[in-house]
Amino acid sequence: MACAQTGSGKTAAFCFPIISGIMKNSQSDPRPTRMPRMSFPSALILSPTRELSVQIHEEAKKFAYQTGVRVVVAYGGAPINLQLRELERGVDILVATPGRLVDLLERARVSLQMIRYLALDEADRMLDMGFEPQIRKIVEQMDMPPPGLRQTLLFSATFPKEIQRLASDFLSNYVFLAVGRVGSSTDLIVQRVEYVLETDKRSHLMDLLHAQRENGLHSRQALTLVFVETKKGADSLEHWLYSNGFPATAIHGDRTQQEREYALRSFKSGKTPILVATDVAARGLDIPHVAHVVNFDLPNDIDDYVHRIGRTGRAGKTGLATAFFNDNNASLAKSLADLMQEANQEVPAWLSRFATRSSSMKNNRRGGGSGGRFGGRDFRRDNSFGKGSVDFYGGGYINSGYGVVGVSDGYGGGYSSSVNSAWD
Ligand SMILES: Nc1ncnc2c1ncn2[C@@H]1O[C@H](COP(=O)(O)OP(=O)(O)OP(=O)(O)O)[C@@H](O)[C@H]1O
Repeated sequence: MACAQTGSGKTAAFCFPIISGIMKNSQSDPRPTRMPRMSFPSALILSPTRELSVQIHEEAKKFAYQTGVRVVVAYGGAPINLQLRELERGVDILVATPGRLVDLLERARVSLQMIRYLALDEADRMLDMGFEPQIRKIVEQMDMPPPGLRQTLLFSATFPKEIQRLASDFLSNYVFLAVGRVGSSTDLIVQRVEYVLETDKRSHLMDLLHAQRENGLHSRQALTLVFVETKKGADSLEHWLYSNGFPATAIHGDRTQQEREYALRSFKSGKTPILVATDVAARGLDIPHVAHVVNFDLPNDIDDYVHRIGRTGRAGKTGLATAFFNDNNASLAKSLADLMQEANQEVPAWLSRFATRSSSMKNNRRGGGSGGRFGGRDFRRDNSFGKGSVDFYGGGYINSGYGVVGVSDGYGGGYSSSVNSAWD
């Protein structure tokens, strides 16, 4: 189970060992030949959104270049026939969203009996999105080898305790590895919080965009991602921006997959340098040149905030995140102020006052809020879980130094300072 900050390169961290493992064992794992139309991948990578699956597929293909390891993607909202054809041509690593994979399993077009590696990317989000029944079906009720015979990897920038408990069903004797504090944001992102009344949000956004334009920060080299709470809100803000001279596009779950992919392409290319999005775009998406993330509507959960702002400040680059805060977000004040302080950001005095006022109320953060700071550790360290038996540590964990994992300052500064013990 591995936790590292957004944009730090988790995709490569789980892809390379999988590709390497498959290359080493390619001779020793002959595929059953009786069922020619059924595919037998050796590795399965599950991710919560279609766009993220597409991105992981593209990355994994690059990493597997000229290795002979074949990577195929399967996700909902796209024609299944094309995906079936790709699968029939052979697959070593299958990247999939849970719903489409269940479909393929039920059609008996994919068998999991040869799986040696199972990676769950953004595992907590998949469970949040209600994929737990599908994931349990895939992992526990089909023909996948049990933990011990397969290697299971869970990756995210946040790991609420509840998810750790559930995930432990899929893992045996596991290593919990954290780079930096679990759930923290990178200090490469400058975070700003502004008090903006609901009725003033649009004009405030307009001011920001005008200022950006005047500073030359409105181009294909400086994209702006604006998060809103609802799909309707996304449509409406997109139209409003467009009619006010700011080329924008939108992505949310009510758009067809074709529209979603078109919007993403148009944004990435800078044709529409503003993307209005719901949380469907909050996780994992690696879009170069996102210079500014605006939380037009703040999420209810601080983990979601961490992932959203993490669309900027990636791979050692810096970024800016602006949040519009008002009384409706009071329940987030404490965790937001704590998170900002943790990332060495300036916390406005008014936000600290909000935080003090709301700290006596129940914190909204999953994982017990004020209990473990940022839910920030391996839950097996928590004596309140089970008997707190020492056996929970039997599998070993990497608890300091990171000499073992060789975390290096690969981005020319910026990361080494955040490499701490997971238990601090
Ligand atoms: N060692 C490296 N050197 C330079 N760039 C890297 C390295 N590893 C990864 N990257 C780049 O960093 C970017 C972020 O990587 P990736 O998308 O895997 O982040 P992540 O940790 O999965 O983030 P998130 O939590 O948002 O999903 C990608 O563009 C990737 O190509």
